[in-house]
Amino acid sequence: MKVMATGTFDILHPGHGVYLEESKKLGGKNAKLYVVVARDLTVEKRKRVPIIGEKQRLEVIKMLKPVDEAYLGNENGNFLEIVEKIKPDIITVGADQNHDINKLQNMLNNKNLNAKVVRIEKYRNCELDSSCKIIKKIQKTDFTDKIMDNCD
Ligand SMILES: Cc1cc2nc3c(=O)[nH]c(=O)nc-3n(C[C@H](O)[C@H](O)[C@H](O)COP(=O)(O)O)c2cc1C
Ligand SMILES: Nc1ncnc2c1ncn2[C@@H]1O[C@H](COP(=O)(O)OP(=O)(O)OP(=O)(O)O)[C@@H](O)[C@H]1O
Repeated sequence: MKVMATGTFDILHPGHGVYLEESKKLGGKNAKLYVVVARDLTVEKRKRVPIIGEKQRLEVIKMLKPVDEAYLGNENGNFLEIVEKIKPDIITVGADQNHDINKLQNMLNNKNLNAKVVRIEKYRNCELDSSCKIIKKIQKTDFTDKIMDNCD
């Protein structure tokens, strides 16, 4: 079964791994996991400026164990084009992802796309369980008396 997962994946943390692993599990024994990485423009419109650019975010996602294939999405706001290309059986939406799953399911049905939209409920709680928390921690850190000699 083909499972499609989506997200920004800006600064990676264990929550991203949990989401990708849980997504793949839904596809059963012969599951293939396809990941759509959000474009810089989309991220800027929907939440904030990404720290890591889209090409580098894609490169890292492709290296992760559960991931079989990964693509950058479209920049034009048409989220269904990439679904038409991948033709997934399942599309997963993460625990804290801001997508209305009923609305998304209706849009897919109206286009005769057969993917089933499933919310991944599992959320990994830890000190730095979102990219925003990592960014905020860096912003707050006083590096003045820290040895930074080996950081170029
Ligand atoms: C079915 C589906 C298709 C998507 N297709 C694209 C796309 O083509 N291009 C893109 O930039 N983002 C796409 N996204 C959105 C992003 O992957 C991401 O969800 C959005 O930028 C919000 O960021 P976040 O999920 O990391 O919070 C898609 C999301 C879904 C659920
Ligand atoms: N701690 C977490 N546990 C489980 N899933 C998570 C966790 N954090 C993010 N995800 C999921 O991973 C996918 C990609 O998330 P995203 O790149 O938006 O990460 P984020 O850390 O939430 O980013 P930001 O802090 O910038 O909003 C989404 O489906 C999201 O729901």
